[in-house]
Amino acid sequence: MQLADPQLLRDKAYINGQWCLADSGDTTAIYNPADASFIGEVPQMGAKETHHAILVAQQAQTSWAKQTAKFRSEIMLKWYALVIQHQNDLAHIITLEQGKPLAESLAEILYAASFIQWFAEEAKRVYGDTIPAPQTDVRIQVLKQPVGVTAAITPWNFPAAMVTRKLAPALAAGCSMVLKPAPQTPFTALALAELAHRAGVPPGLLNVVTGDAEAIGRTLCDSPIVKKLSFTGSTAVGIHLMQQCAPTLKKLSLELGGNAPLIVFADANVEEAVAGAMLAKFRNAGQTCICANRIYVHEKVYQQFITQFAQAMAELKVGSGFDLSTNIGPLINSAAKAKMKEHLDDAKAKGAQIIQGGRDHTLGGNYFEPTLLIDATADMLIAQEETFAPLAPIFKFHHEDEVIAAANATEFGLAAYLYTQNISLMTRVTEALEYGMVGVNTGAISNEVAPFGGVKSSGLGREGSKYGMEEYLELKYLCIKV
Ligand SMILES: NC(=O)C1=CN([C@@H]2O[C@H](COP(=O)(O)OP(=O)(O)OC[C@H]3O[C@@H](n4cnc5c(N)ncnc54)[C@H](OP(=O)(O)O)[C@@H]3O)[C@@H](O)[C@H]2O)C=CC1
Ligand SMILES: O=C(O)CCCC(=O)O
Repeated sequence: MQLADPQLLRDKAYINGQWCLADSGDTTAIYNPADASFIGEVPQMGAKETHHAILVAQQAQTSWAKQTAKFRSEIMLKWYALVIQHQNDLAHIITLEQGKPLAESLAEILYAASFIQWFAEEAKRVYGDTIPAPQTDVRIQVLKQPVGVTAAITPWNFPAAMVTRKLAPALAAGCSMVLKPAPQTPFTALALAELAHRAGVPPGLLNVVTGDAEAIGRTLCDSPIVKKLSFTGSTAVGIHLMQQCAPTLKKLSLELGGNAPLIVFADANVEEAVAGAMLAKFRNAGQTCICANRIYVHEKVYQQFITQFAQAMAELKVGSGFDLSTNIGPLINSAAKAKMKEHLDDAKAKGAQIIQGGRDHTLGGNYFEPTLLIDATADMLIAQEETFAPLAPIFKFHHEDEVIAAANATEFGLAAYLYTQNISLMTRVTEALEYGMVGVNTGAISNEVAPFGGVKSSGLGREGSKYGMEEYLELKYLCIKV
């Protein structure tokens, strides 16, 4: 792959403004999920290098926090401009290491950049408060101050956007960060660090440590210097990290697993519901925590929806993300493919019918055919767990109460979607759904200005929006006797 700017493909970690090897010299090889070809190597770092990164982050944070918000904002806007300028190279790096189609990688870069721009603007609007006091001789003020040194552990499914959704509010608020990117997709994070460096982000403020997840994660969690951890990934790892953070009482943001229901009511515009379901199901080959995992369709429009959904699915082209006609790339690894097969086999054994797909793709490797199942039921694994793959199960329902109960019958509570033209029904159902985000007559809900996050086992805290900034700020109350 030829990048316009080959310097963006960095193969060292980034600590204190320098590109570093692991102390041991050990490296990990990174492979392309589409064809298992070798991309490059990154340092296999551990506790020692992470501890060093925390110390330099502490030093850098002190001076960064003392700068004006305008100063921080201007550096961030330079970084934003560089990301936009290099969007094609960055998108190529995502497709190379993550597999998603190039158009989706480009969309992710613009989405990632939007967090940098948004939080650069928000930096200047971190207002405190003045509260009328209960006594005449007292004045009450509330300051908002940066939490200090922060840490982030990011996943492979959005290797750019999950970095900037955490890093941009941290920098804007006056915090520093030690970031551990997913082992499958370190090169995107390193390229973003290269551009931050060029934009003038001071040494030590952003550190990218690649390597041993358990050792790096434990060091970040155990450190009393690190005041906040933000993690996106599975619920199991989120709980583990929360336990590790308990002794140092860190602030936490956890964006964890989902099991999104998409409900199509009898009065829905079926054509629009099909388009929304295609988007919500097949973005990133189904590897998104807000992907529609369960599609509930009212009996009156069940057949019509299935016919139109199958027609839309027949248009999907599976292949390399670099082929511009591809809509569905490979899954991230063989474990992801094995999980899809397990869910499919379980559903078939329990009575679901395959309408489309259902087989290994002829391309082999990590590719699988986008699959449509009907007659799905609540006892199937696909109803209970996040499949994280291009498997669309359709459940038939008859009544509003029944579908609300089914949609909520999961430990997860991240995103839900519904299609109806009836405003009263929409109001009742959105209020009853136990989810952090609800899309109404749309399958696309993600943007930088809205609070992204979940309830129940889907996590804690919100990212993006003005609420995302609060996660990197502490309140300090001043009681002034006059
Ligand atoms: N909410 C979301 O966006 C995501 C949800 N998932 C869900 O999780 C499932 C499994 O995917 P997977 O990638 O294994 O997700 P994980 O939650 O296992 O991994 C996510 C990140 O956490 C790291 N990690 C794992 N263990 C630790 C630890 N003890 N300390 C610190 N960091 C750790 C991983 O590194 P390493 O790989 O080196 O262990 C990776 O960078 C998916 O099928 C999906 O259901 C996955 C990714 C994103
Ligand atoms: O947690 C994820 O799966 C990444 C976020 C996707 C999005 O922001 O739409």
